[in-house]
Amino acid sequence: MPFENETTFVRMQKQGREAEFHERYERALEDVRRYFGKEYPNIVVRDITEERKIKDVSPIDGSEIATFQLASKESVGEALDVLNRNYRSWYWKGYVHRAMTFLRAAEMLSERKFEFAALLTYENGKNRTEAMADVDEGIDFMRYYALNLIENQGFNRFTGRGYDNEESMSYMKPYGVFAVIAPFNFFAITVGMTTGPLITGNAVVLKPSSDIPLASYLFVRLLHEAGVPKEVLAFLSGSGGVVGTALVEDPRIGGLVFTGSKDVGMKLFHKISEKVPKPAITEMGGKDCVVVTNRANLDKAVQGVIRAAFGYAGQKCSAASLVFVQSGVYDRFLDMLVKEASKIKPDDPRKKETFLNPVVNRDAFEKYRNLIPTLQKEGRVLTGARVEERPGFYVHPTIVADLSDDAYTVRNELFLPILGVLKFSTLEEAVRRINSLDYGLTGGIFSEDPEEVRYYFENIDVGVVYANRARGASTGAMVGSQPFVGWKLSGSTGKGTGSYYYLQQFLREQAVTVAHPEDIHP
Ligand SMILES: NC(=O)c1ccc[n+]([C@@H]2O[C@H](COP(=O)([O-])OP(=O)(O)OC[C@H]3O[C@@H](n4cnc5c(N)ncnc54)[C@H](O)[C@@H]3O)[C@@H](O)[C@H]2O)c1
Ligand SMILES: N[C@@H](CCC=O)C(=O)O
Repeated sequence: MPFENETTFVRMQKQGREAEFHERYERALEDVRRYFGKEYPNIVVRDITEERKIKDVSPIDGSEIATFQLASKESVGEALDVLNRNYRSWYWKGYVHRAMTFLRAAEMLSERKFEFAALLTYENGKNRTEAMADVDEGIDFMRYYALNLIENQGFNRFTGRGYDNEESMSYMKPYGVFAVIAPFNFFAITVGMTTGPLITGNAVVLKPSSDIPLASYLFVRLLHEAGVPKEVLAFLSGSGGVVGTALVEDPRIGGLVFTGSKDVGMKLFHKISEKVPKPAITEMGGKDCVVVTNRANLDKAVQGVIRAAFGYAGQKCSAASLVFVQSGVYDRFLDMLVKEASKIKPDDPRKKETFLNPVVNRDAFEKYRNLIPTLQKEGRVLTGARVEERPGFYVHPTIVADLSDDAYTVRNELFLPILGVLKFSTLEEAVRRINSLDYGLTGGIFSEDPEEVRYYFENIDVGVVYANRARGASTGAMVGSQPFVGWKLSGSTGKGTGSYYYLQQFLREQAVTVAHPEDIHP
């Protein structure tokens, strides 16, 4: 079975079924309301109700969607006990069984994709095409990893005969229990990070983002229905500080897979190996730069930058955060860019025509508002830098030009719809300045000169790079084709998600040798 990306919207559009896409999504917007106004438990085999609660709030209008539990240290302890007792029997079911379980789960998610997409719109504010692309990516992760595991026979290999009477195997075995700590911005990341350790025979405690607990909870229930035993998959919603810290400090934890900001990621990375070395896959932030040279097709560049900077309100780790523009086209490109950006208004993501959604929560909204004086001080604000005074968290796309390399706006990940513009003279200089940033996640170049593109690819210290990509200058990696990997402060492993190498990180090698009587191999 060859791997194929789900790409729901594009497929339905090509098949002339765009109207059906919109109808089904709009029906789902109504249908998922049946989940609202309820309280959901934590799950450690049984359902657990905790003393303290958290609220799931919609960025669309600030309304409460549901109530979740704030997990206690006792629940963390209970989860680690149960999961440690059970992960071996899950591993010994074999890689084919585990892969088939996840292929089944992928089918189940595919059947319910409109429901999950609509839920994401309510929970993290994605518009319909972004929300569906996110669910599609989750389905892709499960299928890609299942096929990767089968194709590589669980990564087990016969390693030969060191001596004539010996036979050896290299087995790839699980570490035990992985803590999965997930971000708000991609449901697919929760899916991928949960699938990686489980499909390789580990157990998982999932600590979801408090901004998308409902989609995460329903996903865990879906996995249980698909055949992942409850004894190897626990769900603990709660505060990152409490649950995350309790998990990584516990000697019973086997490893960590985290996606989120670099401050939290680096802290957990150090913490988990304080006493014993343990695998820590930490995917972290980005400060993603796009280069526009004098040889660029400016129409393509404007489209690619706008989509990458303001798609999902700049809340993708791959979002174009800075654009470096060569002096010969600087003024013209800026005029074109600002003209396009000024047409974009933030609005309710449930509406068909909405491109720019609200930011995810009040903290993000306040962060944007508090940044406005800094933007005005550090550069020339060409558009935006204003918020909407209405329920929900609506802010305008912002472009700030003429920034210097040491500006706060340039050196820090903002994770908001704010794009900084810098001028450069030579491509060598632009690449050097980009390489001086702490992060190295994604990036792009617009140039019709193959030599310039070659120079950029050969010299840029960034994990995921694109040339002339109007559909997203630095965003929109497809599982399988574009492994998603951060260099430098953007990631701790140098291996990508949706990549051939991803699963091996959840496994440790065991060399197993049987010695036969000497005369069996004369
Ligand atoms: N490199 C990638 O592939 C990638 C992908 C998506 C997002 N990101 C990054 O994620 C960030 C945005 O996501 P976010 O706002 O959810 O990130 P975040 O760091 O605030 O939170 C991530 C997770 O960590 C938990 N957490 C928070 N504080 C904690 C603590 N002290 N101890 C343990 N856990 C804690 C949170 O509850 C959440 O589940 C951005 O920096 C973005 O660039 C990176
Ligand atoms: N994989 C996504 C980004 C994920 C992080 O937020 C992209 O390629 O745009």
